[in-house]
Amino acid sequence: MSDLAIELIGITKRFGPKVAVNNVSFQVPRGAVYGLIGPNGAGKTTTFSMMCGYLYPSEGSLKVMDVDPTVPGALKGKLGALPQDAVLPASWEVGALLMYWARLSGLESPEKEAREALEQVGLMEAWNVQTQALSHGMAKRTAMAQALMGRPPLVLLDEPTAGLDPRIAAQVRQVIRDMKGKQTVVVSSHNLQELEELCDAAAILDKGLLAQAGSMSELTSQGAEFRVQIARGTVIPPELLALPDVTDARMEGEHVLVVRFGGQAKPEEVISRVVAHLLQTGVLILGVSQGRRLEDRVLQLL
Ligand SMILES: Nc1ncnc2c1ncn2[C@@H]1O[C@H](COP(=O)(O)OP(=O)(O)OP(=O)(O)O)[C@@H](O)[C@H]1O
Repeated sequence: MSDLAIELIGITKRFGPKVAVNNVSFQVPRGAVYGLIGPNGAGKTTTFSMMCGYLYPSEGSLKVMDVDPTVPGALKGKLGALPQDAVLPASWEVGALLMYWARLSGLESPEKEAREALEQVGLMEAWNVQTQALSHGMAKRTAMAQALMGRPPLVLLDEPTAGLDPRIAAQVRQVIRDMKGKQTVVVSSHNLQELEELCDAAAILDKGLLAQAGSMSELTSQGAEFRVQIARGTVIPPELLALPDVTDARMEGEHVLVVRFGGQAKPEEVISRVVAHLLQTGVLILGVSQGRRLEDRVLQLL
């Protein structure tokens, strides 16, 4: 069994003349929560659909849980998927619909699986509710329950928190956090703060091309830069450049000092040195944060 849950090598997907995904390669380790990031039309849903076997790549090689997803039935029992804008069939009660899906997936105890998954997404009260009577958020959670039933080793969630109120979105994030290490989860979202908090690693797509893929600490430069929020006093960046391991120091606006440092240096040592220097020169500090926000990196790339 490979250490990778998903491996894309040079994947391209064309719709006629439109190239939706263009020569994309990245790997998702088993047990990781992996983010798929990109603006509207970047190719996230197309990539998801190929991982699920709903769409076939035009070129390249794709392995999902050690199998070729284009082989019918190859992913049965291995994958749960929440498609974007999943539409539930009308006139079904939620419980009956989930049990039906559980039976289709070959799960041994359909009712138990359906109840457990509905409980996981906090929607037990909807067991007897007809699908057309569900609010948008309830329908989304029903579709997510379908993806979670049977605790498949790989779960693909296309915008699982879009349109959910903050309390329910937090609950869905907790469900994802709980799967970490036990199941592999790939999640797409436009909420970059959410992905930064949840994901071990991510791929950033733009206009079908891979802009960057890597661990969250690589994407946010955790080991290469930090920011100091200045309350009062004058920072003289060239003085900081004289400190060991500091490779760059500059002000970002009036109150934020950005310091970059060499690859081998220990972040805590460089941070302590810079802070000590600032305090000695009469600068007062409000806070220090390691790395940059994922949002800043994405905006820089796109
Ligand atoms: N079936 C299709 N036929 C033609 N073009 C398509 C098809 N599906 C997707 N596309 C195009 O491929 C590109 C990528 O679309 P995709 O839905 O994968 O983007 P996305 O990153 O999921 O966007 P969003 O964040 O808006 O959901 C877009 O330009 C889209 O118009």
